[in-house]
Formats: sequence, C-alpha cells, structure tokens
Amino acid sequence: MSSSEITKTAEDPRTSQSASIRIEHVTHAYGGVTAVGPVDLTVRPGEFLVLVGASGCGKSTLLRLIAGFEQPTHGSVRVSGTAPRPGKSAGVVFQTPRLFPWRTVRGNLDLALRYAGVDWAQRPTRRAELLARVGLEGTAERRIWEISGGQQQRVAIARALAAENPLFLLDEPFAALDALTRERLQEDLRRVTAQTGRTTVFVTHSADEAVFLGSRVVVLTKGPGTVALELPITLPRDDVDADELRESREFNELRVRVAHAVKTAAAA
Ligand SMILES: Nc1ncnc2c1ncn2[C@@H]1O[C@H](COP(=O)(O)OP(=O)(O)OP(=O)(O)O)[C@@H](O)[C@H]1O
Repeated sequence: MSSSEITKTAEDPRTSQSASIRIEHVTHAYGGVTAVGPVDLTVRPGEFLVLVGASGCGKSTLLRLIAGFEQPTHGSVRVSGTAPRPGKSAGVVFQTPRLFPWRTVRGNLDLALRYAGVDWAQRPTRRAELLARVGLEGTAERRIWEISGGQQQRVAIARALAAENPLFLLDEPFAALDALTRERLQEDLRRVTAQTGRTTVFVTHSADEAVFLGSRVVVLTKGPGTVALELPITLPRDDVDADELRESREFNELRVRVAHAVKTAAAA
C-alpha cells in the first residue's frame, strides 16, 4: 500500500474537518538560546505525524508552537492558514493527564464539553460517545483518583477530543505507563485517529511507538532540533491485528531505520 493511500486526502469525508499545518523557517529561542529550528514542515489533513528525537532536541517546543502556546522567534506557523489560537485550534494531551482529581470522570468530561460550547441537553450523549471511544464505558461516576494512570490518560484523550478540534496534539502521553498499558493505549489511539481522520501530531522518544502510530515520522537532530529524516510509514492503518503488525518484517525494518536515525542525529 502506498503512503498516499494511507494518508487520508482532503476529499475523504473523515478528513473534511481535519487541519493542515505549515511550518516555515521556524526557530524558537528561550532567552536568546535557540531550542529548535530552523524547521520547515507541512502536515496534510488527516496525517498522523510523529516527532522523534533525543531529549532536549526541541520536540515539545515544536508542539507548543503548533498549539499556539509559544510564538516563533523567526518564521511562521499556520494551522489551516491562520495563526494557531492557544486552547482553541487543537485538543492537547500532555505527559501527565492534568485532570481535576477530586471530580468524577463525568465531571471532567462535562467541563470540557461545556468549554467546547456543547449544549447541556446534548452532553450525556456526547459524553457516552467519548467514553466508548476511549474504552471507558461504566467509569463515569468514578473519581479521577480512584482510576489507574492508564485510565486517567484515556480520560485526558477523551477530554481533548471533546471539542472536536480538527487538530490533535499529544506530547509523550504514554511515557509514564507500564509497557502493556502503553501498547493498549497505542492501539486505541491508532483506532480512534483512524476513525476520526483528525490531523494528529505526536511526540515521543520511542522509535517503536513512532512507527506503530505514525503515517509519517520526522526525526529531529539534537538541539536546536532540525529535520534529520522524514519517513512515510507505509503500514496498513485500517483493520489490522496490532500484534501481527508489530511482529511483521516491514514494521521491524522501519523501527530499526528510525532508531538508527535517532541515534545518529543525537550523536552528530
Ligand atoms: N520554558 C523554557 N525556558 C527555557 N528553556 C526551555 C524552556 N522549555 C524548554 N527549554 C529548553 O529548550 C530545549 C528544548 O526543550 P524541549 O522540551 O522542547 O525538548 P524535548 O525534545 O521535548 O525534550 P524532552 O524529550 O526531554 O521532553 C531544551 O534545551 C530545554 O532546556
């Protein structure tokens, strides 16, 4: 299957609500110290782009620029043609779930739905849809501190999906989870993004995770990060058995290629 078949196009109904991203000659400095760039990148509607690189190369900074939380020092970032608006242009998931621990799952999701302007009467239906989408049916009345770390991260994903933003940004969301939970969440995220067709940018250290999730992987050089490698991931995205995929020769060849590029870029 070619990468163009995997990457949904603008005509695909699943991507009609998806964002494009254009990053042109972008650098970002904190107090005069350049953290990332110069970077040029284009993300097409419906793509699942994964940014990989060594610690400190600027992955989170790039994601924060796309979210509009930071402004580029040079160059421009455009989401569907306009400057990103913090908290509006994208649903964002961080490494820690950042939920209200004393509230229930329902309470956390209802806040997100209210913030997204969803009518009170529609909230129960939307909430049930979101919980089903992230595999959390039956947990609505549990408090955040009563559920596991993996379940909390699922709530964070559901919350980020609540506003139906055309862009979904995730910054190492599974880094703190055990290996099995991490694999389950990767599988669910792969399914959810395939269902919604939403443009997604995901940050990770892991070559394995990058190849499993991405329709394209971008490896950054060590800080200040620039693009060291862009690799289309030509693995099937719909109706796949996750274990078979992880054990396939194609998956492992791509994984080795990305891991090698990360190592080389970090040493350069
Ligand atoms: N708010 C900040 N103020 C000053 N420097 C910062 C700030 N945020 C990040 N940096 C610096 O910018 C560089 C890139 O950081 P960033 O967090 O973007 O990298 P990263 O690749 O996401 O790292 P990690 O994988 O460890 O999370 C680092 O040198 C970091 O110390």
